[in-house]
Amino acid sequence: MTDDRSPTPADEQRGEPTASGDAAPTDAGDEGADGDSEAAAEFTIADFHDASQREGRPVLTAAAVSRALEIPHEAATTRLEALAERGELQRHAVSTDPVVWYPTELEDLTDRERVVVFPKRREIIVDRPDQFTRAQLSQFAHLADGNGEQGYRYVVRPEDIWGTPHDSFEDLARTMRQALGQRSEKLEDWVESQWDRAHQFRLVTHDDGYTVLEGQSAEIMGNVARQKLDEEHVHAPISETEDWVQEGSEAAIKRILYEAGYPVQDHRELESGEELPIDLEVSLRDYQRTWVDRFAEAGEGVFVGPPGSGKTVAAMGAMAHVDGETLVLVPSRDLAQQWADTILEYTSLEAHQIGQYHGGRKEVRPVTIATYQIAGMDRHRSLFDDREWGLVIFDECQHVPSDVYRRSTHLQSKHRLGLSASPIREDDRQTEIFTLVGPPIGTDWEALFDAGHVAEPELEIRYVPWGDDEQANAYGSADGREKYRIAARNRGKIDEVRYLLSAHPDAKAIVFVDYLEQGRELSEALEVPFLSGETPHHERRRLLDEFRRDERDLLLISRVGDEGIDLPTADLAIVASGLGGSRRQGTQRAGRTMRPAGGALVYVLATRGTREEDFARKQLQHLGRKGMTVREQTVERDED
Ligand SMILES: Nc1ncnc2c1ncn2[C@@H]1O[C@H](COP(=O)(O)OP(=O)(O)OP(=O)(O)O)[C@@H](O)[C@H]1O
Repeated sequence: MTDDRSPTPADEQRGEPTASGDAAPTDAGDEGADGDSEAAAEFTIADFHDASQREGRPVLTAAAVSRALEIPHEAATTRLEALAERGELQRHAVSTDPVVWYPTELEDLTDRERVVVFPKRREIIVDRPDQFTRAQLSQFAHLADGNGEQGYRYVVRPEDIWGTPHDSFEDLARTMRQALGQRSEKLEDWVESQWDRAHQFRLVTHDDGYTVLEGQSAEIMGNVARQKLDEEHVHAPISETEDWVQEGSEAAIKRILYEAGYPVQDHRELESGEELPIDLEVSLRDYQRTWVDRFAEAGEGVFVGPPGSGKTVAAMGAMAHVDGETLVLVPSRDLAQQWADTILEYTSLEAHQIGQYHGGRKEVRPVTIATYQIAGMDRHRSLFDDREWGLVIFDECQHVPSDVYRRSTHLQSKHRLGLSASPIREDDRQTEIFTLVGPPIGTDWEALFDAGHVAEPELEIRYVPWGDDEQANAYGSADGREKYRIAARNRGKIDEVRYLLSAHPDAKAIVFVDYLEQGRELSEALEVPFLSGETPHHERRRLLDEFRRDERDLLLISRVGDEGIDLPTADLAIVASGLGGSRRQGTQRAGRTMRPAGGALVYVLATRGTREEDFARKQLQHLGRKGMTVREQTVERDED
């Protein structure tokens, strides 16, 4: 990575970039065929690299450069010659063939990634980042857009800095320089200010056992903590920089200071609960090991990764680290059973040590799996205190209901682990998750796809015409929510589902619907059972088991199927409705197909010319930002 470049016009439009690595394309425009010498002088090795990147080869002819950079052939030749004169290019002439050109610096032949930093907007655009760069970037920035022609767009938010795994700002700065290939002073200054904010306060355990809130200085203590907190949270001050914390108000303190922009470092000695030796009987993947190490260091955190990436298995690693009695909270009964099975399969624990606590069973054992629903009920609150839990796991923690949140704030003295496939919420749950459970511990999704642990699905939005005029007219005269309902239940989608299923005759498919009526219509048309909230438990289980055992290749499922049910290795998902849903729902649904089997396809159906189109785009944009490819296709009425 060598050359200094001046900003291109595109850069100027975007802001004030600083560039590292090789140059971005210059405006190799279409001036006259004779290509003046000034233009030739401005032509740099970076332009040659661009051409070779576009052509997909390192060795180019003048014709190829002319094609790739859209300049006349003669101009290409002049420029190549000028570069060769400057010693940056070598030429090789083979008697009858055209001259070929290649860079003098052979290292430059390797695939280059370009990193452009926009410090003011705290954005980083990376062209073709490799896994290492992505892993480095994900430690202090998040991928905001992985789809555009502009390359990968990363944004650095305060929360990204607050949650970095580094021990010191110097370590973080080193990671940044490695990722960016240079030092961006402006960005580093801002990051340092955020780093400082996140290290102003910490909770520690006093020798006498109680919790103390420590501020970095008397000023910050006086100006922030003592302004925001009152006697409900802290007793009298111990010193200018220390307050004695009221037992049980740790979560509230963390939340208040987080909202004030000062996340609290939690350095208390956590309880490990009643001892329970747990050995892992599976070897963790590298990234799972990193998750567990980071959890072990902090005693808290949220594993964030796409469905199927191995969060549950990694959680067994966290259990083995704590070696204490564990309470697992899950969103549904099906998931409780799945957890029990996974624990048996992957750890040394035996069936009699594992209990389930929900509508069906009430067992409190050394490892107890309870549903959020029960955990939120007053009459079951003893669940939290019945045993000396050393670790509390919140599965699908973006769903911790508010009553469970309130009830479990006093669990702050235990180790806490959250699991989540989609931490982003339309509302502000991030703060709650961060303060109740802990900071996110994650891996760049694309790195997981690349490593082959999770298969990347292909996503396609299909714009489907109305099945009949009656519905189209009804849509025209309806308003508000009714419009969504009518568009969602467009009967044209039945034909489209049929068409897609017939186009993938060997695929195991799941069709999602949001409206029971539509589910029933599809069920009748496709002659498959419809799995909804009304389906009895044993029947649900039977259908899912048959699907799992390959005795059934099609499932039609309502919103109930989005979460809490493990639908393994579907290779085709069709979302027939449900676009009013959140990004989280989009992630979940696409996620159902992201099992290690590979080759998954997701189709989202939206009625043409209706608001569903926008919803589909918005919902899937989120997945696009995660680095997946989203295609769009307009369906003609006579397509099938
Ligand atoms: N270290 C490992 N070794 C072998 N198999 C693993 C490992 N980690 C995960 N798996 C397998 O990968 C699959 C997905 O793992 P897991 O259920 O932990 O993912 P998850 O992220 O919790 O998924 P979901 O979000 O859908 O609950 C499982 O079949 C599991 O057995």
